[in-house]
This record gives sequence, C-alpha cells and structure tokens, in this order.
Amino acid sequence: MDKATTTPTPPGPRTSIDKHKIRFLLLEGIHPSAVAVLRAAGYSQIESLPGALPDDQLKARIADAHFVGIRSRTQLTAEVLSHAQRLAAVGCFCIGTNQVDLSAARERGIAVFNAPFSNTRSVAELVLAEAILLMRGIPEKNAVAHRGGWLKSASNSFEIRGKTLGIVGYGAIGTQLSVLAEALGMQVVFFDVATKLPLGNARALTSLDELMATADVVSLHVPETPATQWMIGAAQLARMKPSAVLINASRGTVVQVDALASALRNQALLGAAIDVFPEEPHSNKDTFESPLRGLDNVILTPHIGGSTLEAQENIGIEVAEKLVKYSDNGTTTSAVNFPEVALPAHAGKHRLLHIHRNVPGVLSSINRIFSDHQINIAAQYLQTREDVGYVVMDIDAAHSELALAELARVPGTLRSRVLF
Ligand SMILES: NC(=O)C1=CN([C@@H]2O[C@H](COP(=O)(O)OP(=O)(O)OC[C@H]3O[C@@H](n4cnc5c(N)ncnc54)[C@H](O)[C@@H]3O)[C@@H](O)[C@H]2O)C=CC1
Ligand SMILES: O=C(O)C(=O)COP(=O)(O)O
Repeated sequence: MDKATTTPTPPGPRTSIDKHKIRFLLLEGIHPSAVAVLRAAGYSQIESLPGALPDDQLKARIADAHFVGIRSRTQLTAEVLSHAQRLAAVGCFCIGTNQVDLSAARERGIAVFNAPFSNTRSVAELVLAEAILLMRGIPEKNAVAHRGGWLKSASNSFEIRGKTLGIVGYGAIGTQLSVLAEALGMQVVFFDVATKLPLGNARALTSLDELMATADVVSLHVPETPATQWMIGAAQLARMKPSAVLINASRGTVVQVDALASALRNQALLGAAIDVFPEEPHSNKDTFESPLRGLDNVILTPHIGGSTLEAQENIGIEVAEKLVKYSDNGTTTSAVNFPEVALPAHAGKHRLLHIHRNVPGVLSSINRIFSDHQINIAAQYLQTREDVGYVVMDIDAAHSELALAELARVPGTLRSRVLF
C-alpha cells in the first residue's frame, strides 16, 4: 500500500496518512473521467463540485486538501495558498496556469500540473468556424432574422479562401489553427516572441503591427503574461483593415474591450468573436456584463473554447494521471513550476521525497543524516528549479521512519513525504 507523509513547514507536525485519507478537491465541473482515474488508483476521498468557490469558502476547503483540481476560473493566489497547509499539488484541468501564483506555490513546495495539449483542437476548430461566420457577416444576419428582419445581401460577405489569417502566438493552438486554415485555402502569417518553425506555407512576421495591418482575420493565442496584458488596444485595432475581423479565445486581459467596442461601433472593423473577458461570471447563475453586449457583429461565447466533451474527458484523464503519479511515485514530469523528475518504480524500497529551498548546505545536511545513521541509499535523484530543490531517495523500509523525521528537521525543508 502507498502511504504518504506530509510535513508542511518544519518543525510542523508530521502526519502519516494512508491512501484512503488523501483528500482530493475537484472544482469547476471537472470531467468524471478524473474521478475514475483517481478511484482506479485507490483514492476514495474525492469531492467534485460543479462550480468555482467564493474566496472565503475556497480558503476553508483548501485547508485540508492534499490535492486540488481547478480550471480557469479559480484564482489560487498567494493568500489562498497560505491556507493550504497540506496541499501537495494543484492540477489545472486546462492549459492556462495564469490563475495560479506559480512561484508562491513553488515556495510552499506545491507542484502545479496542467494539460498542455488536450483542448487545443477544440479551440482551433471553434476559431476556424468563427472566422467563416464573421467573414460572412452571419452574427448580424442571424440577429436581424431573430428580430423578424431579412438581410439577404452579398455586401461585406467574403469567402475565407485566399484570405490572410494572422495568428498572434504560434504555440500549440496557433500551429493547429495554421494547419487547418491552410487546408481551407487561407494564407497564414504569424507573430510570436519566440522563434517558431512555420508549418506548411505559413510565414513569420517580425512585428505585431505588421500582422495587424496585413491580416483579414486576426486570432489571438498568447498566454496571459505581463507582456500580453492589454496588448491589443486602440492603436493596434486602428491598424486593422475595416474589412478585417478579430478573434480572441486566449485570455480576456489581452484585449482592451472598451477600445474594441468602440472600433466595432465605428465600423472600423467588420466583426469580432470573443470567448474570454477581463471579468467573467463565477458561475452560470451570474450575470455576464461587457461593453460588447448588444453589438450584432460580435459573437460572444462564455469561455468555451476548450469546452467539448472530447477535450474535457481527455483533460480529466491526463491531469488526474499526473496527480496520481506524483502522489504514488513522486514523478513531477511536465510540472509547470517545479523541478521535473521522472522516477522509476521503487519496488521493495521506501521512497523519501524532500522538497527544499535551493540554498547552500541543504544537500550536505541531507547526506549527513544518511552517513551519520549509516543508512544506505539505493537510488537518489535530484533536480532544482529556480529557488526550489527536489531530492528523492530510495532506502530500506527499516530506516524510513527515522530518516523522514530527520529530513523534516533539515533547515530549508519545505515538505517531505515517504512513499511505500
Ligand atoms: N478559450 C479557451 O477555452 C482556451 C484558452 N486558452 C488560452 O490560450 C493560450 C494559448 O494556448 P497554447 O497555444 O496551448 O499555448 P502555447 O504556450 O503553446 O503557445 C503560446 C504562444 O504564445 C507565444 N507568446 C507568448 N507571449 C507572446 C507575446 N507577448 N507576443 C507574441 N507571442 C507570444 C509563445 O511564445 C507561444 O508560442 C493559453 O495560455 C490559454 O490562456 C487555452 C485553451 C482553451
Ligand atoms: O485551457 C484553458 O486555458 C482554458 O482557458 C479553458 O478553461 P476552462 O477549463 O474551460 O475553464
């Protein structure tokens, strides 16, 4: 049986708990495939809630969770994480991890995982569909028809074949979109801060300004970072052709929505499709407020770019498997904020996991414990990342209790566990 022992910060109390006492808190309607993976791995304390929790409830509920699963809505700030004394890892059941204070988590020895690929196809498909609908003026024609009108006209209606798609952020989603768009006969240009291999006949442009001025369809696929915050404002919109459209399925903070609303009202743009907003409702019961409401040439969607059953099911499996691996075996492969270690099985041995501040002296203190007590280390793995070190040692069962107690006392210890 696997057991885990977690010490919050030394000299905090050591709690030895078995698998059935490890608590998983899943929020925001994570797909049941995640629960199935956790159950199959022998975990039974799993609470899955349909929505995000208000801050005060989140702080209360996270306090006794060992693992928490969230999507894009839940904000795990440093303040919220300070209530998470037992938390070993966070699973973001999505791509974006901007909702988690990654360095605060790392400093507390909390690993953060995500699903970097599972919903990329869903976003790319939606964007492509929106590009076609916008270039045909469908949002407006649809709205008018619902009001009893009839807008049969070819004016401002275009095929996307032969038009230029400008992709801002040529990563996992941007590249998929690039390939799909070329298959429909579009020409693709992109702008990325990193050097990226252009797929097919796509062309890299050297500036955002050039992309905004060139493209008939501009689609944003950058992460939320200080550099992407409000990167599309009045000046960038003014560069677009009046016959062009803007699609944002990245993060709400990338576009200045007031500037966009006024560009759309002034017909400086043909239309827009927006899936993400600076302020999004907490749940389906809350009201959605936006200056873009009421504009017929805008497709508004409630942050559902990645919300397909296929994507959600895959994400549930992928992230739950990462949490299980970390809990059962200590593997941190693909953690977004943490030293990455891929570990083999440890049959017949107890495995000690020690997460510490990456400061001089910690490793020698650890090694001294083993030499002072003459404990043989069968295997040792070490990885550091920024200010945190992660060392894993496989030892004989007879010594693990003693070694764990000693490890927890090493100055600089953030967390320690034993698996067996
Ligand atoms: N609407 C939705 O439901 C979904 C939204 N997303 C959002 O889409 C974003 C992108 O996803 P992926 O393509 O998987 O991420 P990715 O990390 O694979 O690609 C992002 C690309 O943006 C580039 N980039 C970063 N900063 C930039 C800047 N200032 N200017 C230009 N390029 C920049 C990066 O170099 C990278 O190539 C996610 O971070 C997430 O916020 C992701 C999935 C679903
Ligand atoms: O994957 C992402 O980054 C998304 O934005 C999708 O978020 P969601 O899981 O739908 O809240």
